[in-house]
Amino acid sequence: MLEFRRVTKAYATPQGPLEVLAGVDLALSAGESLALMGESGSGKSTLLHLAAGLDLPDRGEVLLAGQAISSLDEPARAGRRRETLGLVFQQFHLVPSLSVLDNLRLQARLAGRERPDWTAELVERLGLAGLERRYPEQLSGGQQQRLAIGRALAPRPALLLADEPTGNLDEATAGEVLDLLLALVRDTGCSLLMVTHSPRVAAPLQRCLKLSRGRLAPHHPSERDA
Ligand SMILES: Nc1ncnc2c1ncn2[C@@H]1O[C@H](COP(=O)(O)OP(=O)(O)OP(=O)(O)O)[C@@H](O)[C@H]1O
Repeated sequence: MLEFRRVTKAYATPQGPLEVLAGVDLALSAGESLALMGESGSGKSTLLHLAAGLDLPDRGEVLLAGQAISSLDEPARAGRRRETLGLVFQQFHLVPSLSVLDNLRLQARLAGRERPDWTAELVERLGLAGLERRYPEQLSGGQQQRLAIGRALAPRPALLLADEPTGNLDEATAGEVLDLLLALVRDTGCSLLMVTHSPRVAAPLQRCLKLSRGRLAPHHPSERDA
């Protein structure tokens, strides 16, 4: 579903190039869930942006659903993103001028893959029934993130990329939102790559890798990570 082959990435800084990924290999299969941990600044968001084709590697290849997105131009990468990916970030990135229902439909419409029965099921499962005509600012933080998750999953993407999706929520709400996200991922059969600092968030996922000094290694999430 997602593959990194010897991916390197460095940023130019006033002190010279900062190497963030130093030949990263990664393979995520269809339906697999993977947590990506690592110290602040270790390059987790960089890796996620490369996976989404939002940024390009300096060397190596990123393959999404078997296709090397890193060798496509931006319009082609954007098309591939729409067809294959859902994205959820710590900030919800909802469209303030659109209603709850229109936010929920947005990605599916852009991808030409709106399914009214699935949209209706999402409204119920996200706990947004009765709130469809509200605007994002009229929702709680947990409701906004549930909406962002629903928007990402409405087109039934093959892969969900999530960057600290519960990082902005209090502990109880974070737990509920995470349970919902995992249940929807399981039921839709999509693959999941989730960046998190939290061992509790990483624990229910099938696999965990830690990024350190530009490389990935298998990791067992534990309270020592917190
Ligand atoms: N556009 C950029 N230009 C220069 N340096 C950058 C740029 N983006 C990120 N960096 C640096 O690259 C390193 C990795 O950043 P990244 O955001 O990927 O880390 P992270 O593991 O996601 O961090 P956090 O957990 O704090 O969000 C950091 O040292 C950061 O300062």
